[in-house]
Amino acid sequence: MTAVTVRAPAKVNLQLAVGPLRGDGYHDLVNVFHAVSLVDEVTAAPAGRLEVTVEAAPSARVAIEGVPVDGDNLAARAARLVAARLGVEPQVSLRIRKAIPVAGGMAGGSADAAAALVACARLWDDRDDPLLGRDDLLEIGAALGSDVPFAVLGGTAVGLGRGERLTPALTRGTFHWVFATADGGLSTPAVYAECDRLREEHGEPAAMPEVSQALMTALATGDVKGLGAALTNDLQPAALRLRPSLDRTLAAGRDAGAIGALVSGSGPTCAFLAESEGHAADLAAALEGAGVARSVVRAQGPYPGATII
Ligand SMILES: C[C@](O)(CO)[C@H](O)COP(=O)(O)OP(=O)(O)OC[C@H]1O[C@@H](n2ccc(N)nc2=O)[C@H](O)[C@@H]1O
Ligand SMILES: Nc1ncnc2c1ncn2[C@@H]1O[C@H](COP(=O)(O)OP(=O)(O)OP(=O)(O)O)[C@@H](O)[C@H]1O
Repeated sequence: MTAVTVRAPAKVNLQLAVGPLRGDGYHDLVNVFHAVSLVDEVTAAPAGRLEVTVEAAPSARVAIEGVPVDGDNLAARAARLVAARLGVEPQVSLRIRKAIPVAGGMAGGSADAAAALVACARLWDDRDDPLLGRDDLLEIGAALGSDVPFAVLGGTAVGLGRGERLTPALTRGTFHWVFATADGGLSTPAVYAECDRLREEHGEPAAMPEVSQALMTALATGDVKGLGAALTNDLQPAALRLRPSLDRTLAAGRDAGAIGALVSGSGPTCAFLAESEGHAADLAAALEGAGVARSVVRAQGPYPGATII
């Protein structure tokens, strides 16, 4: 095997309901993940040692500064875990082409980790019945980060626990999205901590979250308006507190007729749901014109998880 290239998707959280802080520092969640056609690519090739290179995909305006190019990169950590499970040396060159914003709330690092899991598993074991199956990769992914298993699975799925216990959700048709990226990222732990602080400040203790049935029905029936009305993100107030300018971005999308508007995960990327492909083009043009984003990107969901190309 000379080289394996894998594509893995960004996500938007359709419902992100944050429960109480657990003893291990994580929050129990109801996390409805939705993969979209904004993808990173990881190419794994044999090398004398573990090497990482990171570049922005030609079509994307991704700021890649701050992405580690050493063993700390999530893709490199994924490669080491796969190597350990297969009993081989992690001697691989990982070339990462990023189109997913960095620290943007769209799980870009998790996508790269998922892509590296799939790529290295194939590079080092290309038998028809490989030692590591999809369930093994989901399990290894959970050790790397709460969002990684979903980037392996893709589609639309309900995540419980810290988001790693996944059940695929029934969906119908394609949904059209517009994403407004921001200058500078937000730290995921900082946004969760701010969410806890705001709840304490307002005397609102966290309840155990429940899956939104309105959301599940809208997904199963392909009801765009129902989906727009059911979108929720408990981290949004915290992201807005840390990045007040996002209020203007969300308002610009709503004013331009978005069916739904919310912060994606821990932010600062904002996600807008459109009624159709044409509506998404209009919405993207309006957001570009409003000057409220670093870049404006269109994508469709659901999209497959990490896939060899
Ligand atoms: C915000 C989301 O992207 C929504 O999908 C995820 O919950 C975050 O997933 P992730 O980036 O893979 O996060 P991890 O690497 O697992 O955790 C980073 C940090 O986020 C916080 N964290 C994460 C997941 C979770 N259920 N509760 C948390 O409080 C913790 O402070 C943790 O130390
Ligand atoms: N392959 C990678 N791509 C991007 N960031 C990485 C990668 N590996 C490690 N990191 C580190 O992880 C941090 C968060 O990156 P990432 O792009 O995954 O954030 P995010 O999209 O907000 O994550 P999430 O939505 O899962 O909370 C980066 O600032 C960087 O330091």
